[in-house]
Amino acid sequence: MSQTTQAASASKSRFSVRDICYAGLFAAVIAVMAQISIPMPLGVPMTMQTFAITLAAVVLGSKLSAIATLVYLALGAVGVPVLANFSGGFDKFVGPTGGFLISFPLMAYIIGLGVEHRNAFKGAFVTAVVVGTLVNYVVGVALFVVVAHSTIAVGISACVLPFIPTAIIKAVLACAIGLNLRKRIPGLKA
Ligand SMILES: O=C(O)CCCC[C@@H]1SC[C@@H]2NC(=O)N[C@@H]21
Repeated sequence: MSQTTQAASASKSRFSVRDICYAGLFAAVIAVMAQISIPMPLGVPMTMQTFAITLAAVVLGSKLSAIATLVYLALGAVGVPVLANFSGGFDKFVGPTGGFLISFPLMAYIIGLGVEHRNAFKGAFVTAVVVGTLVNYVVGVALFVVVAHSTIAVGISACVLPFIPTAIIKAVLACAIGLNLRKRIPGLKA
């Protein structure tokens, strides 16, 4: 391949090697944070996954954080014990917490869009964090209700109510730390 062709294909490539390393690094961060997990009576554990996913989204932005999250889920799907409580395997995706898992990339993408367009209008960033988090909970409840053959009320009791206070704390912390990190990490737009 000539140098001109190589330069042209490099400039067309969406992600640099550095971007791919950041995505891998954040996939690892999510895997570690997933192990900070407290079992809950109705079967959905309290975990730090959403903290790590929000952090990844704020630091990396929409596309790269969605990729980091997809890499994390792919590892989990093939059986690497990166999901909550050192679990893994495809069956987790069709289990009671599968809805949370499958919505993680979309959650990351929405929050990442919010950080990229945070100056578009007042409240853009907060709106994206709220919408991304809501998507996570709506899909989480929906799959729980189907898999556990429960009512929506039981789904909300298992998947939403116990997590509201910590969800707010995790989101605020992840956004504060993430916005700070974003300014300091080379190659990321402040
Ligand atoms: O099995 C898994 O690895 C997924 C667990 C999902 C836990 C969800 S994520 C949103 C909500 N907040 C929590 O702390 N736990 C639940």
